[in-house]
Amino acid sequence: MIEIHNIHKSFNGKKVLDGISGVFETGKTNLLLGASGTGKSVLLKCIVGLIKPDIGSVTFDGTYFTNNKLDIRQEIRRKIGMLFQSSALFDSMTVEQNVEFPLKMLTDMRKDERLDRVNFCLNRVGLEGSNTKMPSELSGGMKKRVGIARAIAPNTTYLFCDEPNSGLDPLTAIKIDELIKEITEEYNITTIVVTHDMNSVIEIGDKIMFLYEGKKLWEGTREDIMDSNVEELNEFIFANRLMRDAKKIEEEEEAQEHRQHPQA
Ligand SMILES: Nc1ncnc2c1ncn2[C@@H]1O[C@H](COP(=O)(O)OP(=O)(O)OP(=O)(O)O)[C@@H](O)[C@H]1O
Repeated sequence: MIEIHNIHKSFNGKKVLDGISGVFETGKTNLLLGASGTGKSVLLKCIVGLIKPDIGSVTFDGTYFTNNKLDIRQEIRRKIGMLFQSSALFDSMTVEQNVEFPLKMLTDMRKDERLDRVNFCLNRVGLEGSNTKMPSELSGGMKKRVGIARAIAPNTTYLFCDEPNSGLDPLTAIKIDELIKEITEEYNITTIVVTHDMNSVIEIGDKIMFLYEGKKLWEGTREDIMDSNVEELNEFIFANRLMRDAKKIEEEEEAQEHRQHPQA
């Protein structure tokens, strides 16, 4: 479980995060949702320690991270896997070398153990036998899969994904979302996904935190997001025509149910 408490961050006097607190649960896909420029990526960077918050703190499974001693922060960092928007694979390395990289950096595994682990992870993301391929030979969806394999290779406890399905076609995007959710549940990882994609909300949003102009305006599950009465969230959700149609159908069904069973 990751807890954040009262995170504030400004750049050159401009407030980007304005006192955000919350809990990201273990074994769940926690979404940071919001429009462009609302501070999602800055919050993610504050959580992983790439940006230092001006005020506020982050704890990982009860261990204080922000401002703690370097060795404790390093210990936590070793348990963090990151999946970047661009996949950020090393272009000059094969798929196998990319996935092996964090094992070389972060563990004292022998070569044969590392290769076993690489093959296990590639198998898990559906890329068995792709070891010798170069990133330039891969589709966007395959690159994300390699990125996921690399992120989970060192038995990751915490997984952070920054817009994992950006640049993918809708079907591949859903598959990548599903893979992230499956892996989160299977290995009991605490996963945080930054997104502004309503499809991701519906597919994988176990827990959603909605950010607006640097503040947390709403949090809840994908089951209750459609019934929120937060105006800014509703504007965000129903900017998407499909979501408006889905809401209309739901309301019509409820009205019909009420006509048939007025006492219910
Ligand atoms: N290092 C920085 N220096 C100055 N301003 C920054 C820095 N990083 C982010 N910002 C500003 O903080 C604000 C929030 O940026 P952030 O990248 O967190 O938005 P976001 O919600 O992730 O948006 P998007 O969905 O477009 O990625 C933006 O106005 C951005 O310009």
